Amino acid sequence: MKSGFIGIIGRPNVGKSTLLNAILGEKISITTDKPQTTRNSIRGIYTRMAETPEEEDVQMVFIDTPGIHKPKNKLGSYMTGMAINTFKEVEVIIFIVDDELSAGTGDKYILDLLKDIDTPKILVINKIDKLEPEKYRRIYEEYNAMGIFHTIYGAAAIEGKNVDVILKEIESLLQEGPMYFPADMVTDHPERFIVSEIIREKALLYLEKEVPHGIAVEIENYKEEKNITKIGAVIYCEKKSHKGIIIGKEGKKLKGIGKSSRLGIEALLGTKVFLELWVKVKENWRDSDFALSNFGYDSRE
Ligand SMILES: Nc1nc2c(ncn2[C@@H]2O[C@H](COP(=O)(O)OP(=O)(O)OP(=O)(O)O)[C@@H](O)[C@H]2O)c(=O)[nH]1
Repeated sequence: MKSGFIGIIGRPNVGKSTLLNAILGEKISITTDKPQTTRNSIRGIYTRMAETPEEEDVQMVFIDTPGIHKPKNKLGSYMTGMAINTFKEVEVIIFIVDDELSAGTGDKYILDLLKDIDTPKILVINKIDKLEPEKYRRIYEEYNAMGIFHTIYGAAAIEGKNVDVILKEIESLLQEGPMYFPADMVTDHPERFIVSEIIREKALLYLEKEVPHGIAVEIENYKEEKNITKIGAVIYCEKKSHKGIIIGKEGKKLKGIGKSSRLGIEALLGTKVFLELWVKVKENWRDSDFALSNFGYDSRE
């Protein structure tokens, strides 16, 4: 299947939510209920399972980064820095505008940041339903001249206009990838799932093939505070001897897993992260409902 992360960026009120709703439509499985928080968040997940042999399964995880604006203080610079890291890690960036740069809207600042990021960028000129054609042309030419956008589309998100072509374009920019979320996942905390996947991935990297039956990760607590997200997670393994391997000599291995997980999670969430990890033995976790429902594993694993 094809999958990936898509960063959505644009000034307040340009129509980010409207575009996302149009994309997700009835497929919407996840939205966060926190308006204008200063952190990056997963706004929605679009999953389409192939209906014909020619089609491929697709999963797009949309992330927005409201923290990206001209920083007025240290925290602002920090947030912008995190947003930039996020943009380097996503597969596609969608930048939404609804006016000319000369209107002095602040888009220039975002553009300057985007210029240095290699991730493919799609520009969406939204609200074409109320833009004079002449003005649309000026916006288009102004941005086109910069030569940093993979493609530029006009759209009227509110009417769903051109949303299908934008989706196709995103799909064409995605690579083969895993299913990050179960297709029918319904949860208010998609971040938890992704966080557990990051820890699992880092642990497996550190462990190479030392723990033959793999591990499972469960997020035990997840608390968002002002500038930090506190996460406690348990790494489950099947045997007592595996526990020792995961912890490592003087706890070194677990420390390494913790550190690299924390960095990955910080880049995803755009906040500082305090991560606590425990290792527990749980025999036959692979057969339990707990594993299946918590981790979205399918029978092929
Ligand atoms: N005419 C027109 N209005 C639109 C269109 N898309 C969005 N809007 C309107 O623009 C306003 C802002 O849209 P939102 O989707 O909330 O914008 P946003 O970028 O998510 O805003 P923030 O959440 O503040 O960052 C709303 O009143 C929308 O109805 C469009 O294609 N045409």
